[in-house]
Parts: sequence; C-alpha cells; structure tokens
Amino acid sequence: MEYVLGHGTENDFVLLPDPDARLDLGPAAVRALCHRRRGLGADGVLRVAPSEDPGATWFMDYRNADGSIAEMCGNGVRVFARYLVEAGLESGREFDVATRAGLRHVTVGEGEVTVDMGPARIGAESTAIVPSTAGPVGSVTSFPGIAVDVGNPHLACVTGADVDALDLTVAPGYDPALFPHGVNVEFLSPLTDGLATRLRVHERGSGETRSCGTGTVAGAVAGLRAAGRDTGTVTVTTPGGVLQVGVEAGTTTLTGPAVLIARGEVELGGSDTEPYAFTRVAQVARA
Ligand SMILES: N[C@@H](CCC[C@H](N)C(=O)O)C(=O)O
Repeated sequence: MEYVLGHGTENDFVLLPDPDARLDLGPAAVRALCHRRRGLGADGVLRVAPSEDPGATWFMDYRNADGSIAEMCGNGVRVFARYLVEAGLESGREFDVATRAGLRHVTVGEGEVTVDMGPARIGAESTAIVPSTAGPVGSVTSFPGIAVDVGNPHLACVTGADVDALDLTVAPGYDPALFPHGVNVEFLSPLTDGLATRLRVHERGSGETRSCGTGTVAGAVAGLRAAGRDTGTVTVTTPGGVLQVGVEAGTTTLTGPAVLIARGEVELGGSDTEPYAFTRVAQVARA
C-alpha cells in the first residue's frame, strides 16, 4: 500500500491513505512501521479514513508509536491537512477534520498550517517525577504541574530548572489516579515578557518527541496561568522547531510548519500474534 512520511516541527508520522476503510491496522503493524531501524521510523501513524461525522470528509485515525490509540494529535492533524490538500482530497484550504476528540477546523497555508484546537481544560495540580541529573544515582526530582485536557491528557510543568538538562529518556512518574489512561508530560520555562517559552515533552505511547502540538497548547495554557494570565499568543520553541499558540476565552489555536517528506509503497506482513516483518518497502519519491 501507499505511504507518505511527514512531520510538523520534527514530530513525524507515517500517513496511510485508506479511502475505502479496508485496512485492518493492528498495534504490531503500527509498531513495525514506526520502528526507527526496522521500519519507516515515526512518532505515530495517521490512517487517512473516510469520516463518519457528516461535518468532515476525512477522519484522522491516530496511533502512537507503541500501537496505542490516542484521542488527538495537534501536529498530526496539521500534517494530515497538508496531505489532504496536496493529494487533492480537499479542494479548498479551509475545512474540518474528524478526530476522536471531535471536529478540528484547519487552515492550510503555503508553509504553515493552523488548527483550531478547541478549549484547553485546566484540571488539578499534580507532580511529575524525573531522574535527578545532579543527585546520587537513583535519586529523583519532583516538578509541580497542572493537568490540562486538550482532547488528550497532559501534565504541564512550568519550571525555573534548565529544561534542556532534564533526563526524559524514561517516562516521568505521575499520579495514576489522576491520569488512569496515562499522560503526556511537558516541561517548560516560565513565559518571558514577550510570552515566549522553551518546552520539552515526553509523550504517552511515543517517548520523548521533538515536538507535540497538543503538548504545546497545554504548556502555553499552563505558562499563561503561571504568569497570572488567561489569554495571549505564546511562542513555543521545542527541540524540533517553533509553534505559535493562541489562547482566547474558550478556545485555542496552533500554528506551525507541516511538511510532507517522502512517499512510497509498503507491503504489510505478519500479524499481531507473530513477529512482524515487512515483505517489501519501496520509496518512490523524496521531496
Ligand atoms: N504528538 C501529538 C500527540 C500524540 C498523542 C499523544 N502521544 C497521546 O497519547 O495523547 C501532538 O502533536 O499533539
């Protein structure tokens, strides 16, 4: 079948066009596709499926690299929208995409794609725990944070610590009673006067990624709250690039680059009960 590779601020995805909804995509196939040595390599998979919601033509079926299903992906929906326009599956540059978190309105520009992300709901205060980089081996540091729901769950921690020095090679600890289905954890510096911040993220189901759209929105909302504000336009620098988040009363927007990198063909073999192997992978074009 055809595949397309794309990324938004280096949060990368395998897109699988499935216009007739014939593909039975199991977790083992997703893990194999996303594997960075044995597969195509990506943070997640975006199956392009017909929408059952009359408000949209296409449904973004998002899967994390470990094969788990998530409700929403902010960078993913921007890359998905870029693909729909470039593949001629949408004729205009403004339309809705169906996701498990509901419809998302996208505006596809030449370089950047904006998505209306809907409301970001602030929840309880909690803590994230990461290995200490300075203390004795095995010691940990606890970071205060706040739960933010952007369609999927986040724990956003605004910290004066050096965000770049944190050890995010293992999943941060969190309160499972507050996040029974797991959580994406962000660490960000306090907002500057110009409302800029630097953010790193450990994603549920994908590990540390170079960027996370929903995480960026959650971080911006938490950063504004820590600065005593409810609204504003926040510039978020992630390891993979820069995103703009608009936070208004009752809604948020996310803007940044969305790029298609390559396309090719892959034949999926194996099953969810046997070791997975590709029978053939052929890349036919690279942008
Ligand atoms: N990278 C995505 C978020 C993907 C889903 C997340 N890992 C989850 O499990 O909720 C983004 O750009 O928002």
